[in-house]
Amino acid sequence: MTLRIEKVTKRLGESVAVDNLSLTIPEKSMFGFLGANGAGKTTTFRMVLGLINASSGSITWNGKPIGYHNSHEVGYLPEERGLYPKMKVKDQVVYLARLRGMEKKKAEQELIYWLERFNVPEYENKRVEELSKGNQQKIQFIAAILHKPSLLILDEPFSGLDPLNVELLKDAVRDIHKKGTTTVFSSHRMEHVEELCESVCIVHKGSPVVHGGIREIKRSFGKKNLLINAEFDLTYLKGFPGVVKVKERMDGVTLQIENEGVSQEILKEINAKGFIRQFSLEEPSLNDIFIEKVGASFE
Ligand SMILES: Nc1ncnc2c1ncn2[C@@H]1O[C@H](COP(=O)(O)OP(=O)(O)OP(=O)(O)O)[C@@H](O)[C@H]1O
Repeated sequence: MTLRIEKVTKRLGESVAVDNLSLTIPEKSMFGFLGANGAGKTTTFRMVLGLINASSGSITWNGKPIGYHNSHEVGYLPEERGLYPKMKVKDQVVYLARLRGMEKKKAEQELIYWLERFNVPEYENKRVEELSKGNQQKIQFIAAILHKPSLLILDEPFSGLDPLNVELLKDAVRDIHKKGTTTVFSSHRMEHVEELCESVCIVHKGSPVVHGGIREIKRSFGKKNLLINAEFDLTYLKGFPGVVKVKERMDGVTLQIENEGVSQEILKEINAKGFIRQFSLEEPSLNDIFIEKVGASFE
């Protein structure tokens, strides 16, 4: 049950949205698909789902392209939310679940479970247009997972949700993944990706620039972050050998350094200058890696 994307290219008009992309996403993994705006994530998802055709290359789930015969194995939360505004939540979600082969009674039971879990049991008989955007998103998430797909594709699942709802959705994604669902999601929020994913791919202009396990990616990046909080000014360390970047924080500075050895030299340098409240060496964040590899900052 592997998702295999092989040498896939998609031309859209004049531009190449996806450029010779190859990726293998193993069964039961939680995979983050990242990239700047316009990098080709949504286009890739749409090709995986068979909603649009690749210009060249092949995409298979469990050895077969996704189409009519196996679409019930897949759940998809699209980036553009697409529920019928006039339809009641229950009618809509149950209808979609039945299209994916679920029995009506079972779908109704599962819907009640999820509405309660998401703290919105009262929405069952409301029309979608009566719900806020964030709550519509929770309903659309329920619609994507109710039939228990074996492959779940979530395009920006956390965008537009308040912090409490982000946590609710993250827990749900984690639980669904633990039950054996291969989960692929895109997000611009690197902290969510670090928290949830084992592996990631960062695409830039349609091709991967980083691909692999998060731990290995961080290790091979080499550079580290050094967090210092002291009672004296530290910004002069900008020119210190081995310091790549200095970011000021309310409570000190974060230095991006070339390697661990540089932190020893910095400690020697500042040791006698005054009281040091914090001096800690950390792995680079996925955000640091993204910014360097893609050269863009986040929304
Ligand atoms: N229908 C279309 N016609 C022409 N070009 C398109 C079309 N749809 C997308 N593109 C182009 O394809 C590229 C990839 O777009 P895509 O929506 O896949 O990016 P994305 O990574 O999902 O971006 P975002 O993070 O902003 O959602 C972009 O350059 C975009 O302008």
